[in-house]
Amino acid sequence: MGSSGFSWKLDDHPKLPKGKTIGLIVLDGWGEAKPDQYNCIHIAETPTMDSFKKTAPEKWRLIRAHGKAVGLPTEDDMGNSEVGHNALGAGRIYVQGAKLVDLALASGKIYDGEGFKYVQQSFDKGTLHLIGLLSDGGVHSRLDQVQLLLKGASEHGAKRIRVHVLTDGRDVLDGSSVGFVETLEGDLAKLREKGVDAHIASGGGRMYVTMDRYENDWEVVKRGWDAQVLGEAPHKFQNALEAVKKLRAEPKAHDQYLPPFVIVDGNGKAVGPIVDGDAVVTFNFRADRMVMLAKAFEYQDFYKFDRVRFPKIHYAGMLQYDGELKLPGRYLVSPPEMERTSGEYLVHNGVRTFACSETVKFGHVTFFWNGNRSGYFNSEMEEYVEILSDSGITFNVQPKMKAIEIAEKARDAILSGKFHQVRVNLPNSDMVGHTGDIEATIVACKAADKAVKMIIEAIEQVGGIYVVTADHGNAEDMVKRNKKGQPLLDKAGNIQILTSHTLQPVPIAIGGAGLSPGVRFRNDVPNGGLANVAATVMNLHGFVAPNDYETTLIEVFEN
Ligand SMILES: O=C(O)[C@H](O)COP(=O)(O)O
Ligand SMILES: [Mn+2]
Ligand SMILES: [Mn+2]
Repeated sequence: MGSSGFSWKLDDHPKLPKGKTIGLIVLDGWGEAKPDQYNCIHIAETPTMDSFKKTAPEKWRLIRAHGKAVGLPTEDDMGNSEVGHNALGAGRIYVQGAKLVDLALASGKIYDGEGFKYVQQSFDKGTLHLIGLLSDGGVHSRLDQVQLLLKGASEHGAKRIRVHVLTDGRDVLDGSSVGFVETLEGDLAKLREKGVDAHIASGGGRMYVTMDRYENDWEVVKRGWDAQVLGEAPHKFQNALEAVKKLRAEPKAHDQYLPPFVIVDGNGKAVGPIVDGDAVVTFNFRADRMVMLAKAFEYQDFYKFDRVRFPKIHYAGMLQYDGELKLPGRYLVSPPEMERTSGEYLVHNGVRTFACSETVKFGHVTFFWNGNRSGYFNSEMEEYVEILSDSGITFNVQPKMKAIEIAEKARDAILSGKFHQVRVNLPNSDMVGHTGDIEATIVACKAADKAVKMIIEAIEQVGGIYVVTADHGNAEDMVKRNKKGQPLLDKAGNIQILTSHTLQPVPIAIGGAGLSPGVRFRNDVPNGGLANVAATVMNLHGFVAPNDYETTLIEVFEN
């Protein structure tokens, strides 16, 4: 112990050895649900994942991956990658962005903070622009928070407000964008009655406009920039509701992929481009799909696309999206401060780590895993490898994605003998599940299972240990259900496809030639969740987890 009483040194586990190679596999969007025709994991051939439960049931269990178990406001909140990987890596349950924003809005403290005061400086002469995902999905943003912010901002001096909406259909049902825009229009009309000049200024589908992540495709951000900042888009409408309805009427249109549009006045002039002296707030609380836009707004030197104009604005994020890069510099609510994550402890205790995924999930097993922190803790002890994702496609077109490439990298890292922990995220069941394409999602689940097999075979070859789990559900249920669990039909009698995550628990399996005999899941942690995994993995590396970590899921049974 140092003089402060704190030490990075972890105690030795009394029974478990050090030095084993652990393959830590996170299947993205792989939950456990009743077997039926909408459960793609059940329908797909997944012999490896099936074998865990069948052959070693004492080393397989379910853990909670939604709601309060991952720091979300209520038990009705589905899990997501950010909170899931945070919990997996940090080993504790942090109150997450969604809840922190709720609290700041409810207490009114949001308006006393430096971030709001900064944007408020523009209210006298400039326009307040709000940009973000318009839905009640609760993964990246929430409509009720936007409504409160609109009201609060106008009460705190905003006289001219423009909202730039991104339609969802990914965390919520496809087609729901129309209702959300209607609700927002109603709120803006009420503000106008009070003398606030408030309108929707632009829009587009989240996956095609603005909300790219991990720099997979800057064109997505550019399309948003052109509409939001420059007031230019291929589609022009005088009214946002009409825009969304018309664009949705196109063949194969989906909320998440709607093309960009701007709202124009009677003379065809955009009603709300962003200009010098304006204020901008990006109202998503989640980081991954807002940090690229934050860079475009903040970086003086910026070469990812031609911004044409770089307006001098007062910009704040709902939260700070990257604590290391300090992006954005101003924010309305402070993000959860995650510290002493398992990754940081393990490098201090000599555990060499390799982490890998493809671009669309790369930050999940690095940035989110490490408590929303970019980069290495110790570059001599860690290696993070990103495999480039395909860009410009929806992943139902390529449901196998880069699963095999990820597994090959993991296999090579395991066989190299250089690492004690080889951690991957396999994105297929989630990324393809979000497209709502059932056939493709079945192919995706099969591909992920094959990748698991490859990694496990390498682990067996080196006498290591595997831990296979998931961050939340998705592909195990592809239909919206009523309270009784029956599929819901739309007006035309078709089933309502569920593109979002679920409230389902996820499996965790442990095994491998290196697993000490007698290791099994305890039965006194019935409510175990993702946050219990870190202590479990630390044990398997031969250490006892810090006292304030959620308890381990395993015990060593001796006859
Ligand atoms: O950003 C997304 O793709 C979805 O809103 C949530 O999916 P994820 O939490 O699995 O990334
Ligand atoms: Mn995920
Ligand atoms: Mn997802």
